[in-house]
Amino acid sequence: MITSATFDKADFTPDVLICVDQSGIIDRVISATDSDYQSVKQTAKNQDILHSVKKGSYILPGFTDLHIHAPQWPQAGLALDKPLYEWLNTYTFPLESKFKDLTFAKKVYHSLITELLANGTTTGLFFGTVDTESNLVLAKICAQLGQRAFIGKVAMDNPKQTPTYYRDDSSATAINETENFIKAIFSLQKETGAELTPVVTPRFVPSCTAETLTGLGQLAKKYNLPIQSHCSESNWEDQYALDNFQKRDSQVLDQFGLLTDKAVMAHGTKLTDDDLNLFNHRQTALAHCPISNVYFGNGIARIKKAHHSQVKVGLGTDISGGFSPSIYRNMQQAIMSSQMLVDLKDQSARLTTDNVFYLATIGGAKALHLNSGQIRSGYKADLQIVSDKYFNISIKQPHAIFERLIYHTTKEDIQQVYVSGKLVHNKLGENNG
Ligand SMILES: O=c1[nH]c(=O)c2nc[nH]c2[nH]1
Repeated sequence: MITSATFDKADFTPDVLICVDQSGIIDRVISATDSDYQSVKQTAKNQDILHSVKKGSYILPGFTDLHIHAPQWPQAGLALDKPLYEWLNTYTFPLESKFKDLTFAKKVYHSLITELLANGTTTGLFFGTVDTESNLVLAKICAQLGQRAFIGKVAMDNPKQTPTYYRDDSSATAINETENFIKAIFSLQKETGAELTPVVTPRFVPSCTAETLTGLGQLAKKYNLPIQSHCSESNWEDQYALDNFQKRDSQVLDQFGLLTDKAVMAHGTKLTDDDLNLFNHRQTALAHCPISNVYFGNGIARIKKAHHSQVKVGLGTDISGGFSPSIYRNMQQAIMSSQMLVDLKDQSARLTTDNVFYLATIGGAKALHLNSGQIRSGYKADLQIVSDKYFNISIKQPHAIFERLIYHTTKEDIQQVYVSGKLVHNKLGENNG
């Protein structure tokens, strides 16, 4: 198995038993040198509860995707040659407005969640749409398919920055509908036992009025909930805050109580050292979306710098500013983009495979205050079993295997995925589950 130990180091352990209890928590990780390895293995075999992994396959923690716009899944990979403002208004808002049709919503969300699980994503932090009912459809599908989900009703009511056909019709509506959604998710949680959490979700500063930002900050405090939004994603967004509030984007969010230790802000390509210090003081996390940033970011987020400024950082696909639902694909891009910063003369910016694996597992879990992302006793049994497709021809030294998995794993190589010990994706058939 491979699990991240620190930002700089992944641990590789051959021949382990991962014992999962009835509630889906890892009870023990027993290595081959432990005295009861053989007896525990034999007992599990006798009880027919031993799941074995074939030679050339490895157990990794499931990934956390810290930034997904669920309703944008049907346009993943489309119109990415347009700038953000035009992409939002011409393509994205019209698509998101279609989710009032709940039959359409069901079809899209079923496809998306199946795809995320198949790609090894065990926890997702989702933006829904403005429409509460369609967000509940998303929550029910996550419950049904076993995806751990943090979901937000998107609040956007600024008539100057949002179209009439797709906005909350007033600040009161944005706030009341957010509260209704929070209560509905609490009920659904109780009813199904699913791991669902409502998230306070101002789309971004430009799309919300000051009244709405104030009300949402208060709601997050009242219910002690996570918050998600975008911060300093692009030149345009960064400048909007300066022009309209005479403050940095991060300071505007902070002024409304939206930078908390439970907040996750996407992108941050334009964050200054002072912004990063503010994130650190508030213990706000950053969702790094490296593929999306290539298209809309007007720059590369300084992830090494953020980490060394003690800002919590995880990875996001940003469907559909990013085209790929795979966190593997985003780990690869995070490394490649950081290398461009190195080439632009910041020698300390380079991210390694160990670094991005940390972001995808421990980083994401810390951002959401979850005891997940590691294969250790006391952590949720979020696991993916991955086969090394070049095992027969390649170097078998542990770190080489690890790097190969990070660079070459696609959905086809992910055999099984478990969320809290429950099998949620299985390519191996009934008898091997
Ligand atoms: O990449 C992005 N995708 C979005 O949907 C969005 N909305 C505001 N800002 C955004 N950025």
